[in-house]
Parts: sequence; C-alpha cells; structure tokens
Amino acid sequence: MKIGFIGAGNMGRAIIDGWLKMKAVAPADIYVHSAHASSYEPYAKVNGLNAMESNLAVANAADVVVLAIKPNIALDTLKAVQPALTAGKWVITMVSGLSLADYATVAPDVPVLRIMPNVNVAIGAGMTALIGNAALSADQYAAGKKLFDAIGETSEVAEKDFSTFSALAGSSPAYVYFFIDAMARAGVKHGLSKAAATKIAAQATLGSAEMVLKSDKIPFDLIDQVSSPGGTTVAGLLAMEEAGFMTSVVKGIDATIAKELGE
Ligand SMILES: NC(=O)C1=CN([C@@H]2O[C@H](COP(=O)(O)OP(=O)(O)OC[C@H]3O[C@@H](n4cnc5c(N)ncnc54)[C@H](O)[C@@H]3O)[C@@H](O)[C@H]2O)C=CC1
Ligand SMILES: O=C(O)[C@@H]1CCC=N1
Repeated sequence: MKIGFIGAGNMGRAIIDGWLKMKAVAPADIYVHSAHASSYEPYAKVNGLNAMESNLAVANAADVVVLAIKPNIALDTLKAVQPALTAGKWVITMVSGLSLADYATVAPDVPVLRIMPNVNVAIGAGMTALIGNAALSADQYAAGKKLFDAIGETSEVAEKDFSTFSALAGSSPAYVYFFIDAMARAGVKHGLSKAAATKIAAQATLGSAEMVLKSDKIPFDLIDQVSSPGGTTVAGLLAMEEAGFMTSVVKGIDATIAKELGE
C-alpha cells in the first residue's frame, strides 16, 4: 500500500518515524509533499522516502492520502487533490476540529478515516482514535487500524467524543511533559542537575502510568498506597491541592476542548 503525506510537520513526521522504527511501512512506499522543499526534501532523502513536487503528485502516486496539515487549509487542499482520488483510493485525516461531515462538503464520495493520534506514535507508544465515514469499507478501516496499532494503541471513538479524546490524548503529551518539567525544576531547586532530575521524574511518571494500566486499582487507591500515615507524600499532595492541582488540570482540558470546538 502506497501512503502519501500532504504535510510533513511535527505530527506527519511522528507517524512516519513510528512506522519506520516499527518497520510497519517500507520507506519506498511513503510519498511526501509539504510547504517547504528545504525541509521535506532532506527529511525524505535521509529516510529513503519519495519527495514529491506537489500535493497532486502525492495524491496521484498514493493509494491512501494522509492529511497532516493545519485545519485552516485542509478542506481547500482536499478539494484541490480530489480529482486524483479515483476509485479505491481513500484518505486518512488527523486534522483537529474538522468532522466527517465537513469533509463531505468538498469530497462527498471519498472514503475518509478520521483519526486523532498523538506524537508518542514516533516511539511506538501512541494513542490514536479512529472513526470512518460511510464510504470507508471495512477493509480500509481495518488497514488503517493496523497502521496505527503498529505504533501504539487505537480506539474507535464516536465523533461526538473526538474533542475530548483530542484533549486527553492528542494534546496531553504536552501537559505530561509540562508536569515532568515542573517536577524536574523542583529537583533543580533542591540541588539536582536538570538532566538527572528530568530522568528521575520521567521514569517515575512512566512507571506510574504503567501501574495505572496494569493494576486493578483506581488511581485514588494507588495514591493511598503511596501515602504513609503522617508521612511525606500526603503533605505534598495537600500542598499541591491547596495550589489547585486538580482544578488546574480540569481547566486545562476544558480550555483544550473549547478551542477544538471553536468556542
Ligand atoms: N502536533 C500534534 O501533536 C498533533 C497534531 N494534530 C493535527 O495534525 C495537523 C498538523 O499539525 P502539526 O504537524 O503539529 O503542524 P506543523 O505546522 O508541524 O505541520 C504542518 C505541515 O503542513 C505543511 N503545509 C503547510 N501548507 C501546506 C500546503 N498548502 N500543502 C502541503 N503542506 C502544507 C507544512 O509545511 C508542515 O509540514 C493539524 O491539523 C493538527 O490538528 C493532531 C494530533 C496531534
Ligand atoms: O495543538 C493542536 O492543535 C494539535 C491538536 C492535538 C495536538 N496538537
């Protein structure tokens, strides 16, 4: 299956890097075009991908066209390449805030798989939502799911929940990195080097996430397990909550969802 990328920025490259790392797609089967030849051509060359001179050339070459561009240009771009989307070809789009109904306004008969990935696909640890339109066949959906199962977890998500998923998985790597950086900064305040503090904070975060996934306990029970009576952890938890930790996280997620919904 030949896969063509329209746009090869942060998210497009994270997906390509993940596929190459996991050997899920051969580099020769990937075609890319984006706005700046000085950026995508060297990226394509170093990874053995096909650099194409236009979006239309990508759509002509590929069996599946991946939209990895910003929301404001996505519909016009799809409209422009639509003549190349002949029978059997389909589209994967990761564009936030655009629904399957939005794509139908410019390309009503084109099979579309709407996804919401996150950047952790680059290391095979992504979390990707999937939903197909009516024109997408079961085989095309299965092929799309297989591509993203290769670089992390996938979940079929109703479109009404995409904006919430986008906040909790698409944007949340930034929030978790923020949390790790904040912990590391506290470590620096107390005399550790930034590099050592970041590694300690990241490993503790990784292990805690694995524990939540593998344990049969809910996070609040796990919190209690760490908090010795009269101990250090409960003192820290209460100070964090006094500063509004939970409210701050919920407000951040609310703002993310509101932005995606254009509110
Ligand atoms: N960055 C992330 O973590 C995530 C991003 N997304 C979605 O992925 C999409 C891309 O986001 P990023 O990669 O972060 O943005 P980016 O700014 O890093 O990349 C955008 C790419 O589009 C290219 N481009 C601009 N105009 C073009 C045109 N007319 N034709 C072809 N290519 C063009 C740029 O050269 C660049 O390669 C957005 O719609 C975003 O909502 C979804 C999930 C996570
Ligand atoms: O910040 C953004 O708009 C995109 C969507 C999800 C993650 N990054």
